Amino acid sequence: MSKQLVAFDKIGITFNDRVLLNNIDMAINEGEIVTLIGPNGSGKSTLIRTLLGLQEATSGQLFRHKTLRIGYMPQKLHIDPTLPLTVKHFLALVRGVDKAQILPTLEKVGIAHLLNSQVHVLSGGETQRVLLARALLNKPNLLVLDEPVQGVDVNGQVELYNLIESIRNELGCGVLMVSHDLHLVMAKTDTVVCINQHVCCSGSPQHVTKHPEYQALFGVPGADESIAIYAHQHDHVHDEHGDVLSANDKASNNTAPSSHANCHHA
Ligand SMILES: Nc1ncnc2c1ncn2[C@@H]1O[C@H](COP(=O)(O)OP(=O)(O)OP(=O)(O)O)[C@@H](O)[C@H]1O
Repeated sequence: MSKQLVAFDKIGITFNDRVLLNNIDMAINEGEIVTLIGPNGSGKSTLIRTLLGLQEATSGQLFRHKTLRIGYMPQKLHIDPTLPLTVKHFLALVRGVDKAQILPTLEKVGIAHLLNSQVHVLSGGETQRVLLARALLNKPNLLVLDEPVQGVDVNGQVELYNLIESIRNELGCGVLMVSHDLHLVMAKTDTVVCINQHVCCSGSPQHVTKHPEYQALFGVPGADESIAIYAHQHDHVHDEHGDVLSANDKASNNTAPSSHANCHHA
């Protein structure tokens, strides 16, 4: 049985009386790809920051396996554009990096030819691959990828998702990916977790995308079926604390929350 790398146990985060995360239960196993989706402001980055140890939970527990080693790929590369910096030198800045691994790692992500290129001239897809290489140089058993296909065209997105899958297959690592509310997830994603402060729903994307009503509404997966469009329809609204409002609440504009058991999704 594969090792559980991370487990969120009823994790909650409240900031100045505002609930950012509420009762989050979620786990990631070695070899598993978990995709986190949710609308803007739903708490995806907050959840990632909690996992990275940058944000403290105010309730619940976060279990990290003692062998956990995270390779983190941020949303964007933040470097002063006036600073001359080659890909090689950028990757050499990784703490404790084995410099002999830089070229093989660039080969793994398909951009060995960019070793001596300036990071500022790279395309969106190339930049994402450099960031992925940087995450891999940390020798992770869990890759945490925050919107890895951001700024990449659709064909490039398919290639990147395929690359992430092949890296998972080769290394046997776990992968936690954040996707934006476009609901693009890989067909090979094992588990999709949709959050909106709380966990709205989770399960395999294949199950969701094969549903006839789903296909009637949102179409069949495109681009050689390596990716699937996962659409999540809320039939409810949330108050400012992230709690679900019942129909009566909405009608009367009463903001008292109803139970999350009433949280249904099409
Ligand atoms: N340290 C903080 N203090 C106060 N509010 C915060 C803090 N961090 C995040 N928030 C708020 O929490 C909410 C969730 O933010 P978060 O960045 O986690 O959402 P997200 O799902 O990643 O959004 P997006 O899809 O737009 O990137 C936002 O409304 C944000 O303003």
